[in-house]
This record gives sequence, structure tokens and C-alpha cells, in this order.
Amino acid sequence: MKSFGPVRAVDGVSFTVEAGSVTGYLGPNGAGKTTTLRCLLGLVAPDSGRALVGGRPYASLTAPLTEVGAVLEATSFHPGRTARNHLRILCTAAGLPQSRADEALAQVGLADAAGKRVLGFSLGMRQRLALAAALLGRPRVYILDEPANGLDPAGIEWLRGFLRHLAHEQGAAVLVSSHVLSEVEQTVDNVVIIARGRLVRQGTLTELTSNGRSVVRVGAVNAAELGPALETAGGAVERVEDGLLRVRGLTAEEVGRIALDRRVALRELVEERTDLQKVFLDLTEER
Ligand SMILES: Nc1ncnc2c1ncn2[C@@H]1O[C@H](COP(=O)(O)OP(=O)(O)OP(=O)(O)O)[C@@H](O)[C@H]1O
Repeated sequence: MKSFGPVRAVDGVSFTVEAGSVTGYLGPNGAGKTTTLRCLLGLVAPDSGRALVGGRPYASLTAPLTEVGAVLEATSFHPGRTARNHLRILCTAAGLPQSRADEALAQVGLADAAGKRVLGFSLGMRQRLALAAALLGRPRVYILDEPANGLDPAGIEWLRGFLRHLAHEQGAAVLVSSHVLSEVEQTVDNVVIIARGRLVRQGTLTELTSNGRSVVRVGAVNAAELGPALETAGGAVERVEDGLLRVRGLTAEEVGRIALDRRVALRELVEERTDLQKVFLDLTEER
């Protein structure tokens, strides 16, 4: 728990970010995301409870840059320094080889801007530079506060791939905050949703979006035969019109397989997407 005067910024929030996965930490503006991440990074002391990295408080880590890569909102850089120099100074302070600066800049797509002063950097370039700083020590844990802020659509797409790569290929534990669920839906494996400082929901993205509400629309030439077969397999079938069914409780793949087994020709097979932003708003409004 962490209060600022009368405001309970974070209260009773408990979750674990597993290695090899990306966890989205989601909530509307002012929900308490940044405060939680600042607690994790030892920048704010919680009034009660603990925030640990690899089982230890951040302050007790002997070489933090090699253990945790962090990008916080409004990360400030000395505007007169070049991107390369900024990172080299961090390398020196952390006892890392200077060569890591250029390697990290290349990783975030800033190789061409390495010698440019940060003063002229766009918001998106600053976000990439902050990420490069987080990468310097090749840590296994990443704590990123709204890292997509300021990135253009191509930058957001790049970030998605990059975070998935860190988690899925390099086995890192990645925690990424956002106030827009749809922004991270293609990146995250797990979600933790908070509102007004309290935990609202946590689980896999699939659990959040299906939640018994996922619907498969299937058009079949012989719907009269397919319907009962789907019901036998555990689906709840609604007959919309002649030859068109809406099925809950089965995936599109399962419906397709059952149709194949029965040799029923399909006209259409569509998983009706849950509107993630609506799920998010339903969960976080009025709490
Ligand atoms: N240093 C502080 N002093 C006073 N109040 C604070 C401080 N930091 C945060 N708060 C308050 O705590 C609450 C949670 O803020 P926090 O920045 O953690 O939310 P957030 O989820 O990160 O929001 P955003 O998406 O807008 O960044 C807000 O009501 C905020 O005003």
C-alpha cells in the first residue's frame, strides 16, 4: 500500500511477473501504475507490503543495471549530450564496457542517431533511447512505464516485436504499463488490471477476452446436423437464422474440426472478437 496524503495510490495489489512472458500492467490514468513501478524500483517506499525483483528489494541489488532494465515516464536526458555519450556515461557508472552503448543503440534502431544531441530527439526517439539504456546491462527483468508513448504506428509495431523477443526468445520477465489495453493486446501474455489503486483482474489475455463470452459464428449448409454435434461437444448453440449459428464455449478451430468430422460444408467460420477496450472500460469504470 502507498498513500500520498489522503490518496491511496496503490492498495492491496499483488502479482508476479514470470520469466519468459510479457505482463501488461493496465489501468486508466491515475490508477496507480507508475506508483507501483516506482515502488518496484525503490524510488518510492511503500507504506506497507513489498515489491521485489527476483525475490529481493531493488535497493539491495549489487549491479542493478545488469538485473533490471527500467524505462520510466518522462525519463530525462542531458539535452546537450549525444545519445552515444549518454549511454557511455551509464556504462562507465555501471562498470559495463563502452561498446554496449552502440550495441544497445543499434538494437533500438537508433544507430544512425548515435552521434546526435538528444536535444533534437523526438519523443519517440527519446523512448527508444530510454529503452537502449535499459538494455545496456542485458538484464533479465524489464520494468517499462508506458514505453509506447510518443512512438508512431511503425514504432509501436517494432516495440511489440521487441518486447516479445526479449521475453519469448531471451527468457526475460517483462512488465509493461499502459492505459490503453488495445495498445498492448498484441504484445502481452498476461494482464494485471488496476483501477483506483486496487487490483481489478489478473490472468492471461485469453482468459480476459474469452471469459465465457467468446462467440464463434458459423454458417453451414447443413446447420441442422452441425448444431446438435456442437452441443454434444459442449458448445452453447444459438440458431440465428437459417444455416447460421452462434456458438459459445468452443473455439473456431474446434467448431471447424467438428464440422470436418461430420463432413458438413461451411460457408463461414468467424471468431467474433471481444472488444478489448470495452472489456477494459467495463472492468475499470466506477471502481
Ligand atoms: N508524488 C505524488 N504526490 C502526490 N500524489 C501522487 C504522487 N504520485 C502519484 N500520486 C497520486 O497517486 C495516484 C496514482 O498515480 P499514478 O501516477 O501511480 O497513476 P498511473 O496509473 O501511473 O497514471 P497515469 O496513467 O496517468 O500515468 C494519483 O491519484 C496521483 O495523483
